Amino acid sequence: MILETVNLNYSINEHEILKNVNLCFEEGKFYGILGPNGAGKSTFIDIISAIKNNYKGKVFLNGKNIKELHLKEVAKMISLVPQNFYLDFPFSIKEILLMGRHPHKKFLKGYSEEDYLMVDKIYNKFNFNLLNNNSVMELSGGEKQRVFFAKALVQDTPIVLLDESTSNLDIYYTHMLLKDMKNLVKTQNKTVISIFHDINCAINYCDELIFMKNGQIITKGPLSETINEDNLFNLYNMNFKIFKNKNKIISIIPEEENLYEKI
Ligand SMILES: Nc1ncnc2c1ncn2[C@@H]1O[C@H](COP(=O)(O)OP(=O)(O)OP(=O)(O)O)[C@@H](O)[C@H]1O
Repeated sequence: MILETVNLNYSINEHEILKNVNLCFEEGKFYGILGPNGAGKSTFIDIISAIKNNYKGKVFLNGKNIKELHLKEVAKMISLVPQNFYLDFPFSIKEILLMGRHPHKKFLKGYSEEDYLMVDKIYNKFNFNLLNNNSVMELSGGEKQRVFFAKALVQDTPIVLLDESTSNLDIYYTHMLLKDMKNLVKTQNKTVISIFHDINCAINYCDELIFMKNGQIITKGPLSETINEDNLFNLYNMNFKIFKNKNKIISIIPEEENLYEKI
């Protein structure tokens, strides 16, 4: 088990945002977190990536309490593609990618040849030469998102966290990047934990799903155990139709009557 949370609780003032979250993540699996707005999904991702540390409970990374690890150690293990990017300096794409190598840099030493090679490899793979290279600040939302995806790949960590990281991407890049992630999970035994709002995207790529609502885990497991009408209703408070082909779930759509009722 590469990552584990034990009795994770997180509150802001009186508001309980995460309640007793106990989860285990294994190597070589792609996990999807689904849940309504405000369920606590991003808060959970922020805690396991050591961005937030004022929580109750424990997070273990390879068996070590994350609070006892140096941030650089955590960054060698976990990369995060965030939901939003705040840039107040006109970094070039290559400069952003090179930041991904920072956790691997030796103390008081510059970047190594290997670091620059890694940056070039990913830069070329993503065809970033076709974009405006003056400043990442000038790129479109989706182009920026691709740069931060690429930075996570340059960071080359065993765990990759995606916080709705395809929200700005067109359908081509969404599938290309998620396919890439799935490939890393299968060939390099990486662990990907991704928040999804698009349930059909989640069922395409995930080995296991986690349903989160009101800061609690409703269910966790492979698609065969998590995807059913009752669990989906419980999660989103609406009816869904699940389409299967030879027992494999191929598509999930909301039931229309229920949508009209909601309006
Ligand atoms: N700084 C804050 N102060 C007060 N409440 C906060 C703060 N940050 C987050 N929250 C609340 O915590 C809850 C969980 O937020 P979080 O961003 O984790 O949800 P989410 O499941 O990722 O939602 P979404 O799908 O909308 O991105 C929300 O009700 C949010 O309003």
